[in-house]
Amino acid sequence: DWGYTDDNGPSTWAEKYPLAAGARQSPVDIDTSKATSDNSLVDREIDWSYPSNCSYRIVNTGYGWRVDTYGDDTALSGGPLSEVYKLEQFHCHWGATNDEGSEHTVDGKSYAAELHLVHWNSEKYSSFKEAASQPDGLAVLGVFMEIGNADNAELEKIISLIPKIIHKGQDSQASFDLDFGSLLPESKHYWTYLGSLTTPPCNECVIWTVFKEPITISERQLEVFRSLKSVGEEDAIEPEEGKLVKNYRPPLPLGNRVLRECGP
Ligand SMILES: NS(=O)(=O)c1ccc(NC(=O)NCCO)cc1
Ligand SMILES: [Zn+2]
Repeated sequence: DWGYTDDNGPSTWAEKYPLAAGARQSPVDIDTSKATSDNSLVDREIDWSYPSNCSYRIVNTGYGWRVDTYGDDTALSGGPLSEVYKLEQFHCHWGATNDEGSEHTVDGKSYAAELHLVHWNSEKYSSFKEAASQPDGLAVLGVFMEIGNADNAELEKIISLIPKIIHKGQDSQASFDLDFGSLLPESKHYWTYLGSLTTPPCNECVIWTVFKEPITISERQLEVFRSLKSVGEEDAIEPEEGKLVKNYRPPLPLGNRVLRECGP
């Protein structure tokens, strides 16, 4: 199966997942000199509403942790979006060391990790699965994470559950009050472009919005991410083997896509 090691990593994905070789792939390097500011984005401020208390399921997908939300009363609209999108899940990508880990890069700079909030166009399509096969089906918010001294209190609610899902396939049900607002940066300055899922099958169905301002996470919290395993409990392997120390796809060419920028 695909993964992030030398023999099943991003450079091999196109063999089994042909979309991975497409012209609208993600992530990309955000070349700030190529970004064009767009007044139509200014007039339609990006707007989100997430419930303060909700029940969630956190799962070890084998590629990282993912929190499945039951996106009933969630909504993302405005900015590059023409319809209202619902939050389906959120997850993170990280690296083995702090000088890599984000998927998008900014003028070649990587951040230590990147949070993805995955939404689907519930106004036009009847399911996430259907939306994931449409060019305007998904809207993903990307938030860079850099190492800071303090723990990120909101992320800590998720990180405290990770010891329960160390092995692939394990999940944990929890209802906690997550303040999504604090998982997003203060500044709404963002870049937006048309791209894809950054993991197989790499469908070209995502309207990407990547915030310029990073949020912070502590080294300890990032180490907890790296303690996840990509193999199931039944795979008898050495304790140090199978650790998910990195799960990011390096950038793909922007090609002739437009990169728009909005914000102060
Ligand atoms: N990294 S990413 O581009 O945000 C992404 C989001 C959703 C998926 N796939 C997904 O949610 N599939 C539905 C069941 O897992 C893959 C990659
Ligand atoms: Zn992602």
